[in-house]
Amino acid sequence: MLRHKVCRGIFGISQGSIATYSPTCPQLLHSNLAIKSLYPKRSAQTRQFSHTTTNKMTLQDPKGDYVNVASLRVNRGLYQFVENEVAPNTGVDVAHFWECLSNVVSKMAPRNEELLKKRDSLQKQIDEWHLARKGQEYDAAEYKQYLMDIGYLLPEGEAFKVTTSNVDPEIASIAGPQLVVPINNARYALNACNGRWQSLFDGLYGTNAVSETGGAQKAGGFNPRRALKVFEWVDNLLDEVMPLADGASWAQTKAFSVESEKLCIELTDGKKVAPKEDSVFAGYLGDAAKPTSVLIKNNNLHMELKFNADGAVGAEHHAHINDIQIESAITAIMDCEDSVTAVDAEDKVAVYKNWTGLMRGTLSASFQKGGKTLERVQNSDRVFKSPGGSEDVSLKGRSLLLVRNVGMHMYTDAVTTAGGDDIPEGFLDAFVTILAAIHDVKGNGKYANSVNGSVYIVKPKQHGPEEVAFTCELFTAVEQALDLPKNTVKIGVMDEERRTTINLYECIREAKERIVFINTGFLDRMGDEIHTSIEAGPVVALKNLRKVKWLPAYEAWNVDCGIAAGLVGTAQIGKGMWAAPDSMAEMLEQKIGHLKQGANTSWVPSPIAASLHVTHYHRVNVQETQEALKSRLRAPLDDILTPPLTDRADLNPEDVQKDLEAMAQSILGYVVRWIDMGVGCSKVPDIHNIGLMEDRATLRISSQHLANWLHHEIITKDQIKSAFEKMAAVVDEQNSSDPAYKAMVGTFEDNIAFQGALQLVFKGREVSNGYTEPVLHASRRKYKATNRN
Ligand SMILES: CC(=O)SCCNC(=O)CCNC(=O)[C@H](O)C(C)(C)COP(=O)(O)OP(=O)(O)OC[C@H]1O[C@@H](n2cnc3c(N)ncnc32)[C@H](O)[C@@H]1OP(=O)(O)O
Ligand SMILES: O=CC(=O)O
Ligand SMILES: [Mg+2]
Repeated sequence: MLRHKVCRGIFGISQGSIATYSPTCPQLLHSNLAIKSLYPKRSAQTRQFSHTTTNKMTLQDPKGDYVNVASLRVNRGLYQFVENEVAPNTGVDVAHFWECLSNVVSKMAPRNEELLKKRDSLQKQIDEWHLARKGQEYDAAEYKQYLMDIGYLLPEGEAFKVTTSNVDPEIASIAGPQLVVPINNARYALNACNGRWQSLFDGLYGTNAVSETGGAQKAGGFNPRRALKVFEWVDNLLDEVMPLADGASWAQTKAFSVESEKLCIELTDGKKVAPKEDSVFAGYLGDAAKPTSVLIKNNNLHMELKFNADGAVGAEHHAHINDIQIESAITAIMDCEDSVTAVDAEDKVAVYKNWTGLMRGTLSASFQKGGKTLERVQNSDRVFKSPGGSEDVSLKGRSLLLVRNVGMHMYTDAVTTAGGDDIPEGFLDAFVTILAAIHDVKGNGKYANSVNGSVYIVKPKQHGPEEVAFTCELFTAVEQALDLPKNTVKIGVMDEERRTTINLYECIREAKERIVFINTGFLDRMGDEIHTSIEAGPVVALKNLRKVKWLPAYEAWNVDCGIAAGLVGTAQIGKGMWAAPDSMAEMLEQKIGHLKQGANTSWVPSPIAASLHVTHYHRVNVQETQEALKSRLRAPLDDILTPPLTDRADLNPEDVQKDLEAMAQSILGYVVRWIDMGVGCSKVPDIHNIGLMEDRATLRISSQHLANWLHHEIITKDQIKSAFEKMAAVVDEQNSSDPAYKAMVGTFEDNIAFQGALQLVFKGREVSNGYTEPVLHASRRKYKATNRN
């Protein structure tokens, strides 16, 4: 095995990249361009791999084969993929496509670099301000003035409203869950697309949403007692959100029929009632006298009650409802960013392949489950009879798909300039993902994604209005190149960097013709918060991380800016991820808060979570909430600007050690799978064995947290190393049943993942904005290079 044999500098694919991380060259580290320089010109070393999976690498072309086209060098595998799988039937000539990308690179790449340099320069000035005031009381007014003076906090212009057009109803008028999925996993991506409809019974039965007390345990086959609890839960929900006339309860229902275009419900005592509101009844299937399905509707969201007295579940239900299919993931984000590992051309092709497959309706995934081979494809639409029985009611069977491109700080060698420089990866993402979406825009695909002919791109990690304007300029350039009408491409702006938050209204203005969402990506935002104020002092302990002043103010401010800019009725005001995929009871209790705060969508990690979270949108009328918030004063900026710091005396060593170990464990649990297996989003059991979703954003928080404590000498380097070694054993144990997993214990010095995890902390202060990609990408590339066989 070749593993661990290459150079000792843990990041090096080549000597060039080791130099980038040399501790003797810290100025290189604290540069957004460090990510770019991690990918040195390596035309002689670049390898092209097969595209079968991200984990299996077949060396196809040891010379690192590029096609020279326009003024670019395009990885041959990528070139062929675009030519053979993306471009056909789009009306776009391949040579023209690369020519246009080449022009955009020549014209816009220098500004991409300038914008990154500006991030570094502002950070440097903030660092200097804090250093100059070491030991002094924090002066909020002086700080704010300084941020204005250096152009970090910008003045706001006149009031305006967004004018985005051709927005699909899933975004403009249906409030509901937004699912996020790593696009490079076809099985999950298809599942997310089909997550539009889910079984509510399964969601409740299979999770902790319904307690196991009173003999209602999950284990050991179908449990009728548990089923009764599920029915009770659903009856209570329906009583609340779609009440029946005459004070009747859904718990009393016995049989359903359709009479004179209305739903007629027979109760257990023989009485007949209808829903209180006629509009609840939306359609049915089967005979009017004894439908097989009844479609009900509330707050623009549907549920299909499916009857079968002979079904295992239906036999137990008081009205023989065998299942309830609930409209769940109204939109889904296909993620090319923080939940995937895509470190080279091979990985990028895998990412683009799945998105193209979804846009063409050809994606399929075959996998083993429950001893069977299953084949998953996109679902068709659902068709019902109208209440009168004479017409069809057709409902989308799939979530509206958005695609998250990478941020501006990423560079790729999948395409380089003629001189061998890596190009901004976001440029490539925009060109390829939009080209693929033309299949949908032109109606070539098997299914319609956007019925209004829009392409939805989520842009992460932008810092302030200038960068948003830059992205919009990029989208305009792609539209022109691909002959798409102006503003076909819509933008979702992640509000996840501090400079975007505090200038959010101006960010929205820059995108006012194409914006379709703002979303509080509070995980990245927390990482950026810690990094930005690293010189100000030690950050609070873990238990207080969410109790800090800036966080609720940021959440409220985002809603306030969105409402003020006229997003209501046009775009989403979204809230962040529920990062505990197995804790559904807790999610049901807490995530309704997002709607009450004025959000019309919020992120969920799985289709099951979507099926439960959607019940919140049945309970809360978001339009009314947003209307009521229109008159509120904007949340205080001073609170948002307050750094999340604590007195070092408040950090007692025992608690610090516990936090250190908890963070070491989550970092290692995530990083080892990222580097060794190419898994970009993992469920990692925390110290209490609760599975938590970890992605690059949660990694950014933990690594920045520890980097801050190291910098302020709350913990030492040795202490960190010991904690990581101790926790490596825990992580090894947690993964011991996975045959593909390689243990870290016993290999610390040479283990790329282990060393990478440590460097995320040790270099956390220097790396621009606390991003994790430089270390992750270099480590993964090194792992791939050393484990190729
Ligand atoms: C800060 C941010 O940027 S957040 C955005 C990035 N994060 C994400 O995208 C989170 C996406 N979620 C996930 O990747 C996963 O849910 C994880 C990694 C958290 C957990 O994955 P697992 O441990 O495999 O989940 P688990 O075993 O509980 O469930 C697997 C089943 O759920 C499905 N599933 C889980 N997550 C998703 C998802 N996001 N989309 C679609 N299906 C999903 C799988 O398809 C699988 O079902 P199948 O066997 O029928 O195919
Ligand atoms: O992208 C989401 C986040 O929270 O970060
Ligand atoms: Mg993020």
